[in-house]
Amino acid sequence: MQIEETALSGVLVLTPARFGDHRGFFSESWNRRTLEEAGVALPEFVQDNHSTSAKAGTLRGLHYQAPPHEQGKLVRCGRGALYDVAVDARRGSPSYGQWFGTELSFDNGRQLWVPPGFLHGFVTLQDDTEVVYKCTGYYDRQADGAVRWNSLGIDWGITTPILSDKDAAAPAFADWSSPFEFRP
Ligand SMILES: Cc1cn([C@H]2C[C@H](O)[C@@H](COP(=O)(O)OP(=O)(O)O[C@H]3O[C@@H](C)C(=O)[C@@H](O)[C@H]3O)O2)c(=O)[nH]c1=O
Repeated sequence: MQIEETALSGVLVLTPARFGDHRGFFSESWNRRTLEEAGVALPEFVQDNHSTSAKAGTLRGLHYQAPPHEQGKLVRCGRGALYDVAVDARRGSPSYGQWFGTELSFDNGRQLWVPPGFLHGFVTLQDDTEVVYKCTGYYDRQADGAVRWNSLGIDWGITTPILSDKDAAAPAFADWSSPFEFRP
């Protein structure tokens, strides 16, 4: 397991080991003990999500659930490739409004840990991309929210993505009042 810190404190890139042979590869995509032995203790996960996007250039985000339904997410790619983004939305944080993005693909096996208090979104880089992620909180329709994808200067590599109606109508970051507080 390779663990990389990022410019945003708490956001991690994890790359589990892969054991390849003539059949393909085997990998433990999630192992609490391995992470704890490496000094990373993540909250308990209670829900796994799986989405597929037919077309490259499909953008989902930037999403959050307001407290007390906030979610941390451990995101990976099951097929294809995506550019995955976390935004620090904790009011009072030294990195409030800053973002980190990285490519997650079936080939690179990378995972992104997006802690609670961060917005999350991704754009698919290939057709038929599958995204699989573990969440630390249950889905709550009332707590579900979105911030406009193009209101933070994120370099998505695309200017006219395929969006849901909800994401197209989301407020800009500057017009949005974050429900998250920074607790050092
Ligand atoms: C997120 C979610 C949605 N749904 C339902 C609601 C709706 O009818 C349908 C599609 O929901 P959405 O349009 O919100 O799906 P999507 O745009 O894929 O939303 C997801 O985007 C990524 C970036 C995230 O970080 C996730 O937490 C989630 O917000 O699925 C659930 O039943 N459970 C869930 O956990």
